Amino acid sequence: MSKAFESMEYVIQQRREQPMEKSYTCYLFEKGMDKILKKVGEETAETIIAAKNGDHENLVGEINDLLYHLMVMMNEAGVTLAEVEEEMDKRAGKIGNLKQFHVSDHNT
Ligand SMILES: N=c1c2ncn([C@@H]3O[C@H](COP(=O)(O)OP(=O)(O)OP(=O)(O)O)[C@@H](O)[C@H]3O)c2ncn1[C@@H]1O[C@H](COP(=O)(O)O)[C@@H](O)[C@H]1O
Repeated sequence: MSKAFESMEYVIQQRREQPMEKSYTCYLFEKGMDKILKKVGEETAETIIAAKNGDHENLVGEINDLLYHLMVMMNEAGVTLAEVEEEMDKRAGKIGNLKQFHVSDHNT
């Protein structure tokens, strides 16, 4: 995983272990999983809209917001980047993953 993801994982874990005043991550942990998931949903919708609107700079910002909230959710759920990377490595070993393609699926 890239260093940026690893440092974010580290900072998020630090916030869990050593709560800090004015930390947005601590605020999310205090509110709990429902609030975290609500933010993941909101940031997902904002990312979709930014992609649809073709605003590249805004899209990069929204993707950052989404990845951050996703990583807070992973921490709350006990999922590590190492586990995600292991799964990615397994998939990277496969080729030709496209399942049977039907003409009727073309627009779905
Ligand atoms: N990457 C982020 C990051 N991306 C987005 N955000 C925050 O996510 C929030 C999302 O914005 P919104 O306007 O949707 O939310 P809001 O209305 O302010 O909040 P809600 O009341 O809806 O929860 C903003 O407050 C952003 O500041 C982030 N907050 C923190 N980080 C990282 O986490 C680290 C630790 O941050 P703290 O925990 O605040 O010290 C930082 O150094 C960053 O690396």
